[in-house]
Amino acid sequence: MDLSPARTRDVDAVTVRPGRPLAGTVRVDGSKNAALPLLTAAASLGRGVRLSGIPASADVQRMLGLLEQAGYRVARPVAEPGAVIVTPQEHPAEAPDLADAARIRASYYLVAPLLAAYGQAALPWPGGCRIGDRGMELHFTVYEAFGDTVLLDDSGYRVLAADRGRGRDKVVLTLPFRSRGASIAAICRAVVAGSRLELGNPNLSPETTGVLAALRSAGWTARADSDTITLAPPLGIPAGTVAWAVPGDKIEAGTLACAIAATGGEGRVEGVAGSDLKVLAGLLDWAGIPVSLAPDAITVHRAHTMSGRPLRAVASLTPDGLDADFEPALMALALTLPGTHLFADDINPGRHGNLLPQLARLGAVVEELSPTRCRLAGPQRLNGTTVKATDIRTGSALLIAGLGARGATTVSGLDQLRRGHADLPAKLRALGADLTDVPR
Ligand SMILES: CC(=O)N[C@H]1[C@@H](OP(=O)(O)OP(=O)(O)OC[C@H]2O[C@@H](n3ccc(=O)[nH]c3=O)[C@H](O)[C@@H]2O)O[C@H](CO)[C@@H](O)[C@@H]1O
Ligand SMILES: C=C(OP(=O)(O)O)C(=O)O
Repeated sequence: MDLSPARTRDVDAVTVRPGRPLAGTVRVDGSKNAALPLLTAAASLGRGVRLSGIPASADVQRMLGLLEQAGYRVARPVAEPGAVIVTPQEHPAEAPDLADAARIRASYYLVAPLLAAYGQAALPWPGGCRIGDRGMELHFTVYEAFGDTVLLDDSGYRVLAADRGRGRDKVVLTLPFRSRGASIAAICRAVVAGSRLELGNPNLSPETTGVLAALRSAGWTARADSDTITLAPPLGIPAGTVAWAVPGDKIEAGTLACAIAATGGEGRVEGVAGSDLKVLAGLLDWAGIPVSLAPDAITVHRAHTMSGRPLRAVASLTPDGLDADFEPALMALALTLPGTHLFADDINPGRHGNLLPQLARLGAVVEELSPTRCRLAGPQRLNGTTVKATDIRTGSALLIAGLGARGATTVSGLDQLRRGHADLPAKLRALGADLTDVPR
């Protein structure tokens, strides 16, 4: 079953026209990047887990289909939209069809559930946003630390586990850099093995610590400090249903906050943990945009003076760093703010190569200091034209840019945007944006 809103599937492009400053209150959906690891962590547990807040974004819906192929039953209670119950199937398909795994980056999270169901995982190279040469070698180091064998070929990779995934009692491993994917891969692999894990130099983004918190509710002992994640299995299997909630999408909330600010508006974005937006809010504040954070919301207030300081948005994997996925929306916002603003994403080296040519089509002048660093002087007056969402965040940044451009900006390639957001245009409309669907 496809949970994506039927109305949006027939729409490939949206036309944005400038209008009044955005205002009002809007609620975000569950986070794609949090839902994907929570779903696969749930499958790795080997018992029924109920998850709520599953977003209708395409990548998450694809993951549900992949889990069904990979040996798990995914029940969707009709009375609770956005809820699923993931349980191991008694008789998993002999030859699972995992072709869709090539369409999403996070298909790498399926290794642990596949090892639990089959004792081996054979997957195509992952897809997702084309924002650079996105490696996997750290994941393989993780599996090898658990004693698994990893085989690679042109079309994909295989991970073979002895003893159906169980094995080492304790695995100690230090990552060379704080990869989110590899950190969560290690956590889920330990869950399948029922082993203790000591993971040095881990990723500590909310997506990772969210998986740890979820496992704690299933009886695991999980601790994280800036140097290490430690994990230990429950002494017995805790009774009762395990129920997890997917957190509200911090990137969707940050994108909407940037959109409100870019139009000089005032609005509240609800359903997101304010603590997930601390770094973004700090940057907005620095740039002269008053924001306040609540436990479950961010509010953007109207700036009374244009006395902000230049933005310096540097994507980072360090615990208090800026999540790379906020950067494109900040860049679109910076085009409306006075000062010379600097941007860097060394994590996703192809991101600027996607976004900058599209911004240039709108007349933006951005100086490329290197393929991953650029600076721009604002405010700039853009002129609407046709542009393309070549990845999720390029799509959302272009919608923001279109809100301030003269005339009509038509953003095509909405399938990319919908990989990460069920319906971002609807949320902008709820804040008063003038967006018109362009049918296929
Ligand atoms: C599904 C998901 O959550 N995707 C996010 C995840 O992607 P991604 O899976 O790329 O994130 P990681 O934190 O694991 O990787 C960070 C960087 O290291 C590279 N790398 C990673 C592992 C490896 O074995 N070898 C290697 O070279 C990646 O290609 C990437 O360039 O983090 C990115 C950076 O915060 C975000 O933009 C993505 O939205
Ligand atoms: C890069 C992203 O997604 P993925 O890693 O799934 O391609 C993103 O969410 O911006």
